[in-house]
Amino acid sequence: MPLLRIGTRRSRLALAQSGMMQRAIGRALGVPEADITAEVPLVEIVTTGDRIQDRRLLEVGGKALFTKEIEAALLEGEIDVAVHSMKDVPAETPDGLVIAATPEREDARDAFLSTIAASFADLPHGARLGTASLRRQAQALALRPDLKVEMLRGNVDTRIGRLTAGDFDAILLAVSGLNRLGFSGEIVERLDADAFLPAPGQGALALQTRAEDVGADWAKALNHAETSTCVLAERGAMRALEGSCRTAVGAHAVIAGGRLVLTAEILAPDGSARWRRRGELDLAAAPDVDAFGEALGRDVRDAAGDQAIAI
Ligand SMILES: NCc1[nH]cc(CCC(=O)O)c1CC(=O)O
Repeated sequence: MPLLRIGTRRSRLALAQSGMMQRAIGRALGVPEADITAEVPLVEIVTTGDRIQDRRLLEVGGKALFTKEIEAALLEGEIDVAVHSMKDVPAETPDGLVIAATPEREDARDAFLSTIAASFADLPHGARLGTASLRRQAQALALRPDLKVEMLRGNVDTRIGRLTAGDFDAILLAVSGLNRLGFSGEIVERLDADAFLPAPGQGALALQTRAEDVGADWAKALNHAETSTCVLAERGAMRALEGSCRTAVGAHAVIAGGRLVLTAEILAPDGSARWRRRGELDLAAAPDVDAFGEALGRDVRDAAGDQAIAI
């Protein structure tokens, strides 16, 4: 019987991420390197989101399509920990499950990849930009309304393949995913996190367990306090902002000098309007970071009013 079974999606990115965590958890449990694959095995799980290729169905189903089956396997006891991209974990997780650890975040920024331009600003008038993200679409159009944004779905390899094949002049992807897959060399520009405010949790991983495992030593060893605090604030904002899947939402926090700075925004999908708030929180007094994030998210939502939600 293995010590701990790790559930993962089967995409190359998911396997790269869960492989990293498999080694880290194995070490934290004191398992010799040679025994890690036996003692801390990966269990591959196909999610509905992986099966459905139709974007419209994904929008109806929402984000849980990528996590539902994995969460069920945790609750059933078929696996003991799930490795998710934090960005893909819905605001509300099922009763009985917790995010036991948030490892140190990779680069949270978006990456610009192009076969024709040396930077996003250098794209020629009317260039074709591929992305599946409403947030990236809106942020790109806010700066460059002339661009033709087209839907680009599929895993990271597929998307880079479509750029190389000439289907697009440029595409946007997360820097973190490209780094983890060994594709850093494909990145033409790391986009400014202010203009391209990242998605809540982007670049971070979530180690999800059953609630009773929340204090496990391995989980404490893998948790990164600053990342965990930032992500808590971002996801608090996300909870308040998730009015509709037709809205573009960004939320990003950083910690400097003992203060957390959280920026959250909602955009019209065509980039023509943008509502943004920034708030600061002194961490010395052990504040409720989640509530702070939610309050900032509510401020953004109130500023946008019916306009953003109705789109
Ligand atoms: N929904 C796709 C997705 N979910 C997580 C990542 C990787 C980025 C991350 O670790 O946050 C990606 C790909 C992308 O946005 O380019």
